[in-house]
Amino acid sequence: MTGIPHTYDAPVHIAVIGGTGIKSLPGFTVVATLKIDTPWGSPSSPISILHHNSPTSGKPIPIAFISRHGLHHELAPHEVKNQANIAALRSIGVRTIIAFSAVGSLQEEIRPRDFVVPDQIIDRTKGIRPFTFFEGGMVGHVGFGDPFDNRLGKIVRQCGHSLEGDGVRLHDKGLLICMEGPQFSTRAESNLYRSWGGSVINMSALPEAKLAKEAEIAYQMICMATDYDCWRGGEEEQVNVEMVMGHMKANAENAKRFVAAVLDELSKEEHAEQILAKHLEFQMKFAGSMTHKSGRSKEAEAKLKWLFPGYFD
Ligand SMILES: CSC[C@H]1O[C@H](OP(=O)(O)O)[C@H](O)[C@@H]1O
Ligand SMILES: Nc1ncnc2[nH]cnc12
Repeated sequence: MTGIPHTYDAPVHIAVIGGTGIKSLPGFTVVATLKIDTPWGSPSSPISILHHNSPTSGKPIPIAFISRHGLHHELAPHEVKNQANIAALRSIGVRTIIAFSAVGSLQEEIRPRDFVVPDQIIDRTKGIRPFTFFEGGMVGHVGFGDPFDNRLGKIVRQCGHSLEGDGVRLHDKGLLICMEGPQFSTRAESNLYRSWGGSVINMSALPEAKLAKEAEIAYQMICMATDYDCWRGGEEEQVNVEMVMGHMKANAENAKRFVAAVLDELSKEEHAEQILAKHLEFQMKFAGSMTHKSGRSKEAEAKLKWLFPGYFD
């Protein structure tokens, strides 16, 4: 990437995390590529800073973009650098994340290529992924009753609805099952999740959403259904990578239009407070201060001070 600077001087408040089939956001001007080292290592990919013109002020708004599985999809779901991704984004000023995910549908009415803006998650990961910033000598607990940010979700849903009828079908709510993978589910598991009321299934929402919550970042995932997992039909209908990639590719234009519509909306001045997630600011200053200074491990304290400058002095 010759000629593109590796620094960007202004804070960046909005980020997009791209998933399967979305390794970049074409149509936006790349103004910088950042390689950020965090106490949790390097992110899944360099962070691209894109310029997006605000529809109201006409001014360029910077957007950060990370490719969750790496630039070449080399990271399996359990290998995604979730802590580094979220820490690096927070360090450049990000307080709003729109995350994109290819999901299996657990309900007949959610058809392949439909979009779902989920409002709940059930954790079926197996505890093998690093899932918190608060460990190793500093304890913190954050509420996770609403895993997605309700205010951001409302904006995302409105944008999705504005595209409806134009090749976009949107389901306003949904229970997302996040499984461990990388193997897909057994039919018994798929039916179990359906009996729990699951709408869609992926392998990526967690711990991404938990870490975003700990980092005081408003987070909403946009899901696109690519298959009916394995609960419906015969063997030939079962999910496979070809099926997922086929639907992702065929509907990539709509996925990118959806993301662009959300970025357009978030770039309006009326959302200035929202994109800074002012309603979440300072919650970890208290929630992360459980461990008395005298009992903190120096290493944990140093890492958390990097993530939250001024919180734990
Ligand atoms: C390629 S199918 C399984 C894979 O697809 C989803 O990826 P992402 O959420 O990053 O779009 C799912 O979570 C799995 O990682
Ligand atoms: N059926 C499925 N299960 C888990 N993750 C997926 N991503 C896309 N389809 C999926």
